[in-house]
Amino acid sequence: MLTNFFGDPAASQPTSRLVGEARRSHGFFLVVNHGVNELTLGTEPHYDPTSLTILHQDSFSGLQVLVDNEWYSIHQNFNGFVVNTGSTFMAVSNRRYKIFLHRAMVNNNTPRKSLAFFLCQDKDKMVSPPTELVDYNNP
Ligand SMILES: O=C(O)CCC(=O)C(=O)O
Ligand SMILES: [Fe+2]
Repeated sequence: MLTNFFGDPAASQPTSRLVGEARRSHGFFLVVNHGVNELTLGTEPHYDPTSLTILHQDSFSGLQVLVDNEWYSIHQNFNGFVVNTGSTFMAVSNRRYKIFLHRAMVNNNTPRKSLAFFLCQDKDKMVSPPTELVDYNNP
């Protein structure tokens, strides 16, 4: 399916339609950048509010993560996915899993497509860590 999606535009139409339906019902989104100014950000620096984000990037890796005040590029692998923890996951794990500020960079030479799936809790549900993860040192 991903090969269709990232290949010839005509061949990718049925796949694009399925991705559109999935986006509407499950919260997928797709970012496509063509011919934009090199200073344009694909997405501004942010933390994900999700539990988990599962991301696929095509040939151009624009995803960067901020560690110790420096931006690091995440190597892209067409056959792989980036799994990112979000703030809900940090809350449920009582901060055992951290979240990182990240952004997606684009430039005007290389088209970039990314496909993200956001795993989120129901909006009206409260999340809290299990009691096993709460103690004196981790209140
Ligand atoms: O790759 C993108 O365009 C957005 C990536 C992102 O923000 C994420 O994976 O959480
Ligand atoms: Fe994100």
